[in-house]
Amino acid sequence: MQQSNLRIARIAAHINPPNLQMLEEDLGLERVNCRAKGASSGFKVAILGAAGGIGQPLAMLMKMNPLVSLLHLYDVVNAPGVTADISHMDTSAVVRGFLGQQQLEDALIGMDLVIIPAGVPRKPGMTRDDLFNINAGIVKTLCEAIAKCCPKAIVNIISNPVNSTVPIAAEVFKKVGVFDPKRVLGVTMLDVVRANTFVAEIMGLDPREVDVPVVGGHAGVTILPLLSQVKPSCSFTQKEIDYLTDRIQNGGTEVVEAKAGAGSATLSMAYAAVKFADACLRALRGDPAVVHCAYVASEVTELPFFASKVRLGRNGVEEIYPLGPLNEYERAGLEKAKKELAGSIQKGVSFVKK
Ligand SMILES: NC(=O)C1=CN([C@@H]2O[C@H](COP(=O)(O)OP(=O)(O)OC[C@H]3O[C@@H](n4cnc5c(N)ncnc54)[C@H](O)[C@@H]3O)[C@@H](O)[C@H]2O)C=CC1
Ligand SMILES: O=C([O-])CC(=O)C(=O)O
Repeated sequence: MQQSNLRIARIAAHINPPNLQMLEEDLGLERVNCRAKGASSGFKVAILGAAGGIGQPLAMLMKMNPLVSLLHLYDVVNAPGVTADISHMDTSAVVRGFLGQQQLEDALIGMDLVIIPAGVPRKPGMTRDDLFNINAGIVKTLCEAIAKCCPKAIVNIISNPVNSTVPIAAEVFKKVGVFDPKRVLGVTMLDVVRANTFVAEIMGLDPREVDVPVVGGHAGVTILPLLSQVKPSCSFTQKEIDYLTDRIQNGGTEVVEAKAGAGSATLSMAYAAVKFADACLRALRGDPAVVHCAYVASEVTELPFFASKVRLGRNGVEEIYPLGPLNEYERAGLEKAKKELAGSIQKGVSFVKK
């Protein structure tokens, strides 16, 4: 095979598996074959929306994760370029790209973990709910394919509005009888990451040592930081509580405004998504005591979905922790959060049931 053809074949090999097989046949390379099968032990992870603002740094960070043996990058645009780029990193995960709806199923077959950052982001002046009309349909389509191709995969949903897209995913899975509430998780890790950072800032602590539980959901008042339960134990003035609660609830808007029309949080979100995905993979491996906040099907309140601390295990969510003792300020916040969440959940459910 001529050098230029070989180069083209290599690029094509990153786009879809049949071409990778062609490359193996043409070159007769045992080695290519081994790598293509994801021979190293580890987990198979797909990112849907991998060419986007979150998708690209998320893909890069997952390629660096030693727990990942095979990384599938799917998008409706630019997947081949991102895949070719990331595949040159000398880390062990094998990377394959998948472009467009006709390759979605190939992207999903055999996956252990599917991460979804597909969809449009906010511009200044918009709420997350303003994204519903576009993103609801995207998440529905992607989840229909997951239900068909890898119904046992753990699904991490990043696409906004998370308060509605997680119920959408659940309804899609229910419709075809494969809903497992342990396996569908809305990613609220960025709220925790922000809360840890902002608390550390005002208390003069190392953010890596701070743990703030953030419960409820992922939009405005539904984001409820439990500052009375911060570890290490901190005592805040009422002024500090007001400042921190407001900043944590509006952290996303702070970034949207600073980016002034160029999108919302991408880099901190990719960091948070990887922190969460890594926790899911460690739990799948059997590590004990993997506990994080996530937005899941829950009985912690009267609502069918709620974010709180969950223990992750080999099957996804193994245990959902109660909210713990709340002070009066937090109890009032909880009531506000539940009111808004109820509407967002119903909107998601109705979208699929209509
Ligand atoms: N859960 C959270 O804490 C956060 C959620 N987000 C949300 O994440 C989503 C993505 O944000 P960005 O990456 O900044 O947006 P972006 O526009 O930069 O990237 C989105 C990607 O999704 C792709 N896409 C669109 N339709 C698709 C489909 N049907 N299938 C597969 N891919 C598709 C686009 O081609 C694009 O590459 C937004 O909905 C945003 O609001 C953003 C930050 C934090
Ligand atoms: O604010 C947004 O639109 C994106 C997001 O969810 C966040 O940064 O928390």
